[in-house]
Amino acid sequence: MIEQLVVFTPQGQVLYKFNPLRKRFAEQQINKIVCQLISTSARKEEGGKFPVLELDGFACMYHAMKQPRLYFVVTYAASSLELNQEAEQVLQLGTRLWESLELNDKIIHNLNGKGPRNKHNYTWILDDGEAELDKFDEYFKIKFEEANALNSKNSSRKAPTPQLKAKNGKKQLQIQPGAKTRKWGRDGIMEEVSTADSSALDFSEGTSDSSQVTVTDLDKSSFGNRTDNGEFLIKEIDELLSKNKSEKIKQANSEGGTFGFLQKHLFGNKTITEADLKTVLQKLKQKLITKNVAPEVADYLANQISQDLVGSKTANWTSVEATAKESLEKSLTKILTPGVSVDLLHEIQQKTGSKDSNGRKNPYVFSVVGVNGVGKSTNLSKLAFWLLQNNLKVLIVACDTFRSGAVEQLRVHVENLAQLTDETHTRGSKNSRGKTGNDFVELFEGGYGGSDLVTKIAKQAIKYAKDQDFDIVLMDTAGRRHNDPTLMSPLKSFAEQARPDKIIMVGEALVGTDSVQQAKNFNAAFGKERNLDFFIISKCDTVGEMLGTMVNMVYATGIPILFVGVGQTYTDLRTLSVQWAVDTLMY
Ligand SMILES: Nc1nc2c(ncn2[C@@H]2O[C@H](COP(=O)(O)OP(=O)(O)OP(=O)(O)O)[C@@H](O)[C@H]2O)c(=O)[nH]1
Repeated sequence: MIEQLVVFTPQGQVLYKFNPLRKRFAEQQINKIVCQLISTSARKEEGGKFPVLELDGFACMYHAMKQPRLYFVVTYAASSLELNQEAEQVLQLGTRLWESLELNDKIIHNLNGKGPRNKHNYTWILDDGEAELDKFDEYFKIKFEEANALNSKNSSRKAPTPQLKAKNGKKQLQIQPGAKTRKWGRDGIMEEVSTADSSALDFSEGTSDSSQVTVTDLDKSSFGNRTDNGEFLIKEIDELLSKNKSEKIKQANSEGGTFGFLQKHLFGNKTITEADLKTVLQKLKQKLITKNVAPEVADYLANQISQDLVGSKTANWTSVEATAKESLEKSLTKILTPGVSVDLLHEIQQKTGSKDSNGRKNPYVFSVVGVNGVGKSTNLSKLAFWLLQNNLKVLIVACDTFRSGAVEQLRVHVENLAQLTDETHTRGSKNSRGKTGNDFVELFEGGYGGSDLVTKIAKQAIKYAKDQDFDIVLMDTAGRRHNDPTLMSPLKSFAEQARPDKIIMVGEALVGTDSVQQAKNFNAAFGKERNLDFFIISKCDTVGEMLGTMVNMVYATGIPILFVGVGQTYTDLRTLSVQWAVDTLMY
């Protein structure tokens, strides 16, 4: 889809901008175009075709109007047949509509100095044309929506129809008795073992089979909402884990809450010193630690509070408590708020909108990493379910070639997802390419083996995804202990070879203190050039208010949280509400 339409003067004065994706207006893009068009002479429109410019990371098509001199520019991810056609339609629509509204007459009138002047002797180019411009905006949007609806009707494939009730309930994974299974040896080489000893080698011991995710009673309305432009967005985590929050706040306030002890420990109208705060901060740290915040993170937060309070007067209790609360709230919010706003659907659209040198779509590649048993495959499948709701074609790749049963488990997830997106899908049947899944979601598998096989499968999968026109590649990887260098070292070459667009670490909310080191080690595992991109914090439904793990992981790395897992079904994924997390930790 095109990203913006902008109309500006040769002096760079923007008269109109329209952004169908409802994103922030990309000033930088426009500045680049303005510079480029103003500094070089506009290319001719040959054969009625608008010229296209390829700029750093995006493309634009433009029309240079002669009288008055104005530029009409449409920007989009990259030049492709489809997007160029769309841009052309939009430019035609825009210029024709503009001309039909006599906006140009008004502009020429003002440019000729005939319009009223302000006290600086300046005439606003659109003076007396504002109502016309509003009309242009209104009509243009209506026409754009119409054209868009028509285009998608003509070109879209049949959207997957999610089926909320599957025929089967839970699935059971079975490994044949006596079958050979595999383990990841200390030297990083795969070894074969018999099923008799395999349980000791199964890293996910103690966790249930993730493919047992129930496919019944999926509540899609709680999962997300569809926007006006058709995107399916996952909902924010809400009161799910703290239904009676207002009750709790009331109770916390009556008891003095986490900070009640401040009132007991600070007396008199004196300036607070570090010594005064010692016991208070000790108690505060203990409180935070009971909420799963790691000691080093609790120390940091206590220091922040200390910095805010030392030197302030204790004359007014409320203000001391308020300062402390404010300080903690501020620090927690700062830690949890992502530094960059990320719109994955837009990023995906940009990448898949660009083509490689052979004209094939570039699929958007995710890989999911983490310690064993934290919910990698389950949350990868939840991601897949979300992406399928957005009509994206998903290839799920079994890159856990180590743990026995991992491929089979993923196969069950793919079967579940295929059923959920197409009610006519028969479990176990192959799709038109002879693979597990259906036309929208498919499994790419290459059996079991060592790290070389992992990178081989990853590369083959990306090539296959390109050949078969997939939008998304989701790579599951083997669970590994973060403090075992032998297990961690293959991650670097995996990332170098597979070059995923996003590496997501799944960390479970239950972990607590160790989460700091887990996050640091995984973040460092890909070498100096590459970091993790996001966390998914799984099993948030199991920890109540003990949400410290998410603070720990983000504090340790600065990597933002993409989603939080809140259960075992495919719809149990939410975006993080920072306010909610801070409230839950504070009260
Ligand atoms: N309650 C709850 N359970 C979850 C969540 N996410 C995953 N699980 C469960 O956690 C267990 C382990 O999940 P898997 O997806 O197999 O974990 P994994 O990390 O892929 O495991 P390995 O491949 O063995 O490393 C399964 O029983 C899942 O259903 C969640 O958000 N909440």
